[in-house]
Amino acid sequence: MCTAATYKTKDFYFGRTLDYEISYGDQVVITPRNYVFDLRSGGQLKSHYAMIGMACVMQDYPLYYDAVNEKGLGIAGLNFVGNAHYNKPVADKDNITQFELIPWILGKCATVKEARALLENLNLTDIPFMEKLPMAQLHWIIADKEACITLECMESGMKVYDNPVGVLTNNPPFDYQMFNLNNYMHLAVANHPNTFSDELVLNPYSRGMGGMGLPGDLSSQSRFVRVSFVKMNSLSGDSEEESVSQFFHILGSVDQQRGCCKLGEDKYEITLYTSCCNTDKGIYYYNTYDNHQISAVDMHKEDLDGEKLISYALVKGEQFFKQN
Ligand SMILES: C[C@H](CCC(=O)NCCS(=O)(=O)O)[C@H]1CC[C@H]2[C@@H]3CC[C@@H]4C[C@H](O)CC[C@]4(C)[C@H]3C[C@H](O)[C@]12C
Repeated sequence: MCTAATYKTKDFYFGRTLDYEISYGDQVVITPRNYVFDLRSGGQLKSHYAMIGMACVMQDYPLYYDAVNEKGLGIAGLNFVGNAHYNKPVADKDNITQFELIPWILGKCATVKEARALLENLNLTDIPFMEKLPMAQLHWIIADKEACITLECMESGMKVYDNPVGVLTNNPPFDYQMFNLNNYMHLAVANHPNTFSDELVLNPYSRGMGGMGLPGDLSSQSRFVRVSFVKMNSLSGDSEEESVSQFFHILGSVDQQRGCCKLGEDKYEITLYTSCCNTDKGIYYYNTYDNHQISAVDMHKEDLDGEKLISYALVKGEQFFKQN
């Protein structure tokens, strides 16, 4: 399971949690403008926009999970197991395999509007990166400061939805997730008066009772509702510190603690990392399950005209600030 969210203050922020039981060797990876992507169905992507995000690098190739480009466009891939459906290559379409989607969109598009236009001719294909690496089954959230969309390729075809909440989790398909929010329209951030019955004296004995009924479990449908409620009602100052801090609090509402989501004997899903990218400044902030301190990598401190990937290993282990 994973959760992605967007947040706007003075700048625009885009990030996600990645929940899983094992790490693939995640790193913060910057792809400069002149790194050449050899596309699987032919052609190359070179002289593209630079991008920064979380990826594992295999055979000198950045397999991005989420990334943002220098123009402020962001995209994240989240599990969509059982619903994702990729195709065989066909003539007269842009045949892009699933692991190429993030660099292809971020390399070419400056905005969601441009991404939408590019998607019109997309045929998302099922060519694996390597035989031994099982193909991820994903759907994607694509956002900039003006707009947000969800991309789902299913057996019934490719769907591009407007995403007015700016969040994404996993199953079920996005239209179901949005419809399900109808069930929670009574939720409020302030306490309600008693509408249960005039004949009973019922008291709001605690703060926060307007949100009673907000699902608290870790299922993807419940996380979608919870993070939507938290995000839509979130307030913060608009400085960098206040915005980034608030963003981590939003995704903190769907954090997964070790022990609470059992997958098998001694196997538990946890939030491996949480990211928050300032898409205007190209700064990628993250923390990990074992290191709550926020670390940051700024793409503009690197030579973005280069040809080689630039990788930063994640900072590991809690960093205690000892006050005495
Ligand atoms: C595991 C993650 C989703 C986490 C999640 O949601 N876990 C809950 C399961 S559930 O929702 O409860 O079912 C996903 C998200 C992005 C993925 C990578 C995308 C690039 C590349 C694509 C290739 O094809 C395969 C290898 C590859 C490195 C992928 C590995 C893995 O698949 C990643 C990390």
